[in-house]
Amino acid sequence: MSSPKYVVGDLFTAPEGAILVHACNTLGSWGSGIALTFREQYPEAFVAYQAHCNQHKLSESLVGSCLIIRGDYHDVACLFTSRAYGRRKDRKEQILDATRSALLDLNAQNVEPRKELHACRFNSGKFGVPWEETENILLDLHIPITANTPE
Ligand SMILES: Nc1ncnc2c1ncn2[C@@H]1O[C@H](COP(=O)(O)OP(=O)(O)OC[C@H]2O[C@H](OP(=O)(O)O)[C@H](O)[C@@H]2O)[C@@H](O)[C@H]1O
Repeated sequence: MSSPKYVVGDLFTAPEGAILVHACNTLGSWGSGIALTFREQYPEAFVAYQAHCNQHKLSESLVGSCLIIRGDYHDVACLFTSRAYGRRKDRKEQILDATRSALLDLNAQNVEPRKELHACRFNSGKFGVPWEETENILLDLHIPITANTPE
């Protein structure tokens, strides 16, 4: 059984070739939290994420899916775990359902040669879901992932 491996430090120091995983809303905003750092570090990934959201605007197809954006050094995986953000974010149960489905989508897209997955403790900040509840889904799905805890 593969359980998340934990490392302390900045997610962006993950090795070259890794896929960096974080949680996103479907409205095309990386306005705060680690998403804002993604926007600053990988502005081209933000443009791709926003275009993808605009393309699927008002459809229900994004929530529970995963968009992998290829990059030169890191790829970025956007797990669409909530429709909206802030006070309009989805309820915890909806976020957890979408997380399960988005992780399955990520896993299905990460085919040979499989890349290493490195994540923040997604959902546990702005989305307000205790990390242990997201971690339980990772354990259940046996998805090998390295989770970064900030110092
Ligand atoms: N450099 C770093 N390395 C490693 N870990 C780092 C780190 N920086 C922060 N963390 C940790 O990363 C976890 C997630 O915490 P976050 O609050 O960011 O994300 P979340 O997944 O709960 O929520 C997503 C919504 O937040 C955004 O903001 P907007 O909606 O745009 O306003 C999005 O767009 C979504 O919608 C927390 O454990 C932080 O300690």
